[in-house]
Amino acid sequence: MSLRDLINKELSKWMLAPGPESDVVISSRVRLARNITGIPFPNRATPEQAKQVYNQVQKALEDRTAFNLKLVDLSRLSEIERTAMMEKHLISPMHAEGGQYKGVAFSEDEVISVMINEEDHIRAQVLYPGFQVEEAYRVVNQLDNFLESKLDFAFSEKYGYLTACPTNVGTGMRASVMVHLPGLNLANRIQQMLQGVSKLGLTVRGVFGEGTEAQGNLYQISNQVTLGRTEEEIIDNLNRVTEKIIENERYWRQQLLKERKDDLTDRIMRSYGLLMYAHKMSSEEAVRLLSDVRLGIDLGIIKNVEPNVFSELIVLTRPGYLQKIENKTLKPEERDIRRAALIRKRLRLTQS
Ligand SMILES: Nc1ncnc2c1ncn2[C@@H]1O[C@H](COP(=O)(O)OP(=O)(O)OP(=O)(O)O)[C@@H](O)[C@H]1O
Repeated sequence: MSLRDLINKELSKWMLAPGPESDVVISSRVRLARNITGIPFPNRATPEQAKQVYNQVQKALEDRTAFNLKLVDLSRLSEIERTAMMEKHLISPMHAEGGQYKGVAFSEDEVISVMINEEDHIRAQVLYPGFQVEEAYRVVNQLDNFLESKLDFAFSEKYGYLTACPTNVGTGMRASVMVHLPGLNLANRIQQMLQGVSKLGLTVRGVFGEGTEAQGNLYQISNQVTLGRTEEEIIDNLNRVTEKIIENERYWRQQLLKERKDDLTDRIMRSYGLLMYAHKMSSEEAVRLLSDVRLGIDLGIIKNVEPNVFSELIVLTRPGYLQKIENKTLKPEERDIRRAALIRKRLRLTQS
């Protein structure tokens, strides 16, 4: 299979499409946490109760008039397949651990995914490329209405939707943007910005969500509070803060270009050179260098590479994905060699 075909087959279709403001915002996500009345939350449910949840959601999804979602039972997938699903953000790291009566249903373009028996009975998410939080919310809201017409969700007049973790009670909604902030980092402004963001009721997380580190200057920014605010207020706040972040990031990129153009160009071209010629590469190094190349593309310093290589390669070169492509378990050193080879090939593909 050619590399182009492999990319088209393996990556979510939404990832391959360009999105608004994508020089800073890589993707937008809105997810809802829902539980079925009368059945304990997953951490307290017996296997029989977990099965009931699975079966009820499976039955609801059989009606394909509104949403055509394909359900996969995670216990039928290998560890490599589950990890690869996590690496493209279709399921969370916790769900990727697998287990009985855990599933995920997703749309063909993988914009929509519904996790069954994760932290809550249902975690429904919509992912879009670029800055499109409102669009993601509109779709997840339609999905919620559809699910609610089939299932009886635990809801309190006083608190709103009831969830396994109190931090999600109320709307059960987390809206987030994944932002690429190399300019703020290079200008040593990142800490200041992150502190400002937390004061505005938002949380900053790493690329793979809760408890994960920021890599490659990528940060996930989401709402902290779900109680006492409407969905629209939460989205509005996230949108306003994200607009400010975009403005700041662009400002610092231009400042760097004005004040430290030679140093910046040297750094970007060295990273590009390593990616083009290295024989072995860890995923941590790859993400760091790819972030530099993406900045180089956005600033017009690198001209013949498509911006999309960044988001494509950070997924394809993760340990799970590399092993999925090769269809076998690889030792860390073997992975480093395959990773470097895949990156070289992808970057040359874009030049021709
Ligand atoms: N804007 C985004 N773009 C791409 N992926 C995202 C985005 N926001 C979150 N994700 C992915 O979704 C997964 C879950 O993220 P996270 O743990 O932050 O949220 P959650 O599980 O919905 O929330 P909670 O902590 O309340 O359980 C992670 O793999 C994360 O990378």
